[in-house]
Amino acid sequence: MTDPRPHIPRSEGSAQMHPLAAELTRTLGPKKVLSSAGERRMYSYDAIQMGVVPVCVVLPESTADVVVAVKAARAAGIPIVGRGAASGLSGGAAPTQPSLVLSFTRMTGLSIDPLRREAVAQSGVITLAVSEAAKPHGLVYPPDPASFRTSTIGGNLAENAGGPMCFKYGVTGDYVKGLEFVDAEGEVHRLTRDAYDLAGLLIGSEGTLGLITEATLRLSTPARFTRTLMSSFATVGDAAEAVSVAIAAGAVPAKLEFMDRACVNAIEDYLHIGLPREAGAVLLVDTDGDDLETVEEELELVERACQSSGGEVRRAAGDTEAAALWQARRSVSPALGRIRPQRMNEDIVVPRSVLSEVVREVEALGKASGLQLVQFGHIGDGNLHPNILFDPRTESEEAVHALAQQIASVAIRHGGVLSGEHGIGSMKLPFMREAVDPVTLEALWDVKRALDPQERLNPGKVLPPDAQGNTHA
Ligand SMILES: O=C(O)CC[C@@H](O)C(=O)O
Ligand SMILES: [Zn+2]
Repeated sequence: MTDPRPHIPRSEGSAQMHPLAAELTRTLGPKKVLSSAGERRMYSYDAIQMGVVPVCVVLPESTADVVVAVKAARAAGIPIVGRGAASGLSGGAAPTQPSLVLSFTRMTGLSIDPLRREAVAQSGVITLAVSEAAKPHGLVYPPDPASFRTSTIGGNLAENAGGPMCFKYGVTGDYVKGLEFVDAEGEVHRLTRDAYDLAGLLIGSEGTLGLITEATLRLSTPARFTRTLMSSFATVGDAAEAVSVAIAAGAVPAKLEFMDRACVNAIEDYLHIGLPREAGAVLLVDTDGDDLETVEEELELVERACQSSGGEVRRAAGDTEAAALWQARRSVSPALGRIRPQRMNEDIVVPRSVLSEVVREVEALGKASGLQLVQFGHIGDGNLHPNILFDPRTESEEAVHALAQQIASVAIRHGGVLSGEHGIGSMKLPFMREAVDPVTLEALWDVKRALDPQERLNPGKVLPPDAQGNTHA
């Protein structure tokens, strides 16, 4: 089998200053433009994928700076790639062509309006900073991607990031009341969620339809009480079964996370906090609410569901233990990074009715491949992150991509989709033709053409080229 990944040429980029960099240095000033080869190389990858070194990097400090940069790139015929903290996991921020990269990390304006219960955040605001700013007003911003200490609101909107809270509280897009974006022509738009909900279209569009510069985010009141449990199971299927039983019985946990044995052991090797190494899989659950009795009743409901699937349940003794368990869950990515030099991760979403079949099938595929496979994810939402860990010096990348393809096919066959929160980027492009029917794909290309006819915004992402390898620009 040939390697199905899109070919991204490895290029160090020219050492000379590109004319676009020279022009933007003149118009925006040298402090906002990075043009040396070393600096540019730092902006050629995201957390998982190497891309092409950009011709120039701009660090805009305002929407007006974005407009200047977009208009200059447009006139020069150079593609534009937006970037937040680059903690993404699908190659979304890694350019596929020599591009202008706009890194939003200096656009950190943030204000809270307690009366409207909303935050207005520029794209470069760190996700956790929104909740921290909301806290003194008794408010909270629930979306909690694992990387929330480093990821940015702009990146979260571009990927429609979720996190452990997604089952009960929803994902980023559920909290967006409006947004500002700069289109491919350099025009500024301010959108609300009515009319054709163009804001909804921009959310999760991975920088391919416009560059989001600011968002108005809905805040909510934090629950007064939270209870946490961990349950260990003999097999991944048993753990998934317990999830279905709990939800069918009416439980709506605030967090409902799944980790298989390899995942638990990776965290344990990293943090040494006493996770059950022998378990085939583990569920980590929070129930929350404003009435303690109801919160505890819901925890009991989940506990019974776990026990009915053979789970051994341990309740967190208090806030400190609960915080340690959740810190452990947040540490999955760095823990996996210590095992093998590379990983290929997936972000499939499957209907809850097939969870146990899917985790069993994925596990069997991993075993048959001889590669190291780890499963974890936001199982309450049906969103799973199978990760293939490998060493390209000793293991075949073709085998890795064959396994990734098989896992994607399992999700599709069970009525699922390729991405819950990481986006398609360039990494999942090879699976798009199987996941999306040709008529729908053509409709998606129509949308892309309408907003970006020259295909200048983050080219080579989300939509696969046609069978002849042509894009639709
Ligand atoms: O590293 C991954 O595959 C997933 C990262 C993140 O989405 C998580 O849920 O921890
Ligand atoms: Zn996740």
